[in-house]
Amino acid sequence: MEYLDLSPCSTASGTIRLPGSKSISNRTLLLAALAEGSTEVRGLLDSDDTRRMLEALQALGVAWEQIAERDYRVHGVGGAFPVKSGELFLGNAGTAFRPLTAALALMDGDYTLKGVARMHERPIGDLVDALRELGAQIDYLGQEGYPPLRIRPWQNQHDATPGLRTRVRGDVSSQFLTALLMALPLGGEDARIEVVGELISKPYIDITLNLLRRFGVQVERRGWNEFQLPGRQRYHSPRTIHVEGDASSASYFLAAGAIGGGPVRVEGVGNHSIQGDVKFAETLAQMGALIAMGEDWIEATGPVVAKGKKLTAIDADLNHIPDAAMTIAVLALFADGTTTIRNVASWRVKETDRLSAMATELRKLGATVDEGADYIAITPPAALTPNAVIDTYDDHRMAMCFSLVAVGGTPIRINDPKCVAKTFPEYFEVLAGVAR
Ligand SMILES: O=C(O)C1=C[C@@H](OP(=O)(O)O)[C@@H](O)[C@H](O)C1
Ligand SMILES: C=C(OP(=O)(O)O)C(=O)O
Repeated sequence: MEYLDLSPCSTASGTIRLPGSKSISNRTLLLAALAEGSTEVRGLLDSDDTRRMLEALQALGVAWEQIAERDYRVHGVGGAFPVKSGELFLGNAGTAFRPLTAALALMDGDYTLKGVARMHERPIGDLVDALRELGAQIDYLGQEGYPPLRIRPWQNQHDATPGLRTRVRGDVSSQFLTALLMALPLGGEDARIEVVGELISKPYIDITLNLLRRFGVQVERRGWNEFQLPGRQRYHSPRTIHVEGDASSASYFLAAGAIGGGPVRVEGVGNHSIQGDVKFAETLAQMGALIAMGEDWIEATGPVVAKGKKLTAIDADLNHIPDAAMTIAVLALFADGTTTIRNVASWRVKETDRLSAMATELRKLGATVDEGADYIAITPPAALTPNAVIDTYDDHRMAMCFSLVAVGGTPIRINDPKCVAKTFPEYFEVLAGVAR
């Protein structure tokens, strides 16, 4: 097993430029591929998840080229992929698997969609059910409700009731609704989606609606339970899209500033961001950090916890920032009491069972952890256990957030550090630039 030993740091300060947002990158690539005309995508994230999307689009006959280090030109196919059959490997990229499933299900080809072993344990049944209501022909090739999938040509019924009507559950992953919203213009008719159950991770739907709008697709939202798309909409290339920096990736550096004195400034996201994870900064402020924010940057300053200073423990519902909430779980080690993170049941079906993984690894540092069905409560020990060996479960966020233990002054070993490649291949080098 490869590992990385991180030495204790005494301070963290400096400025970093963030890699592109995963959520915006993969949505933009798919919408640009489906659009009429070509789109220049500037600042695309270069990581496993975006590679899987780029490869899949290429396999489907979409032409794209890299025009600069982070800039791509995607030649849209105007709503129908030229390649009508094939097998796509989508790794563990939820933002590739779910939206491509919906788009391909409303086309006339025959496709097999696979991923890594963990992707085959991540639920997709709610999305498949919603697509089947529209006449999609989807078969499970393994376990019912999970990838891999076989998708055959859409049989749009055009029955008595005109228009496309479907329902989708919103309480397992918001990516199912995102996938439907992005694919439904392919149907050509007016469409309505009813969301059943409480929708989780709502800010990701805002990202979807924002990008659809930029590609010329209007969606009417009634609360969070009903979404309507007028008929005969097409995806029109906006010519250029600038991908913001990744707000979830920003959380590790802002956290470093909050426990290592700071200031640490991240560039690429700010108060103009369309990503919900910028709200991480508010939670960090509740824990005692000082936050400053501009249009395109955020800066965090805080106590040097290595010198015995503490953050403020919080009890918070973090359903709106499920990814950055993992960073809060590790910051809880530096707080003055028990920190409780609520309403994060979705952690169980992500890259790993994150509630269980988080509890197991925090205990290795001496924390007392109460792991519930949808919450985690963390009480730090008097002193963190040095040189804990942290397993990362092939979960990039486990590796990234536990590196903060070293920023807080305690040496730590991170097993399989390369798993950060899912969203941030150069993470540890960038961290070394600010944490000393
Ligand atoms: O739509 C998106 O880009 C994402 C939605 C969230 O997933 P859930 O909706 O499953 O919580 C988030 O955790 C994931 O990293 C990205
Ligand atoms: C949940 C995540 O990824 P995915 O897009 O694969 O769902 C994540 O990046 O934390």
